[in-house]
Amino acid sequence: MIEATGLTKRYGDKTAVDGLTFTVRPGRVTGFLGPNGAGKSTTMRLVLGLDTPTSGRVTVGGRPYPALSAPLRTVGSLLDAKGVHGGRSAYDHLAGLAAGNRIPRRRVEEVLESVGLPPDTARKRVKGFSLGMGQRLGIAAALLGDPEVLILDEPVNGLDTEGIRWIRELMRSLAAEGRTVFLSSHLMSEMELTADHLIVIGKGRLMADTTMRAFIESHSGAHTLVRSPQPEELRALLEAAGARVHVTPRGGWRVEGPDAGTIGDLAREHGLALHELTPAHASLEEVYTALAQDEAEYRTEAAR
Ligand SMILES: Nc1ncnc2c1ncn2[C@@H]1O[C@H](COP(=O)(O)OP(=O)(O)OP(=O)(O)O)[C@@H](O)[C@H]1O
Repeated sequence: MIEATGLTKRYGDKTAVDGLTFTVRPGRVTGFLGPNGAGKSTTMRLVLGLDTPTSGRVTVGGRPYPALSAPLRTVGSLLDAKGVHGGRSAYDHLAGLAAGNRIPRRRVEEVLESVGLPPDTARKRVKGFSLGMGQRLGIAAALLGDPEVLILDEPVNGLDTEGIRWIRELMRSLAAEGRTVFLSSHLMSEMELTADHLIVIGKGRLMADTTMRAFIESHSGAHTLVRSPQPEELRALLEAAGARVHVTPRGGWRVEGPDAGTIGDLAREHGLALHELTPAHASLEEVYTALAQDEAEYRTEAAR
């Protein structure tokens, strides 16, 4: 569990994190969203004791990070996958971390295997690693102490489809084991597939702290995807019934207002065929973009 209370960080007159209060709970993946410069990395650094709050506090497993007796056994993190000395092998890097944290050497082999780094690769210098291999090594380091809490800043950055899928499945299985998983990403489609819960910040302040489902449903009206071989007749009918009808990029209509049942009945009453009738919600990306726009407009209004 991660608990932040009134967490604030100022750099000179710049407030990077502004009175954040939130709890990241175990057993689920919590996504951390916000535009560039919103304060996500600063928040994660504060959780990990890499920076000290100007005011407020944050605890991991009930204690501030500096008070943890065995930090790597409590919280594993991936902030910057390039933070490994390139001249060392992956194995030596992990063995050094294990020795410094009283973690048995056999755990190094276990985590290397669990992240899919084979022994011959693990003995090579990190300098020659691809981005994906470097990311796997960073995650191996995060898992080394078998921690209850994992914090990952942009773990899928630059990875290919296979690497992205691997991270998604790993995060979900770690949460299913009852761990606390907190991760940031700018890839909304990926976040939508990975996270159960969302914490959204803007300009250092909390904008939303809710389940993925509630976030999407509460900020977007439901709609229905509709296709018909008589599209213009159907459109006229729907608009006459008060629906808002938009063309989708895939062709067909996106209909807001009447639900799928009402649309189906209307089409049948007028003898129109339907080739698709799919109840749908907006994507996380659409909801998030709309929320960010509302926030920007609100701030512009407030500044007038
Ligand atoms: N050490 C620092 N000194 C001065 N300002 C800083 C420092 N670290 C962060 N900031 C500022 O604090 C704000 C928040 O930065 P932060 O990196 O936490 O945002 P972020 O949400 O992680 O952004 P991104 O998505 O681009 O990684 C930014 O305006 C940044 O310029």
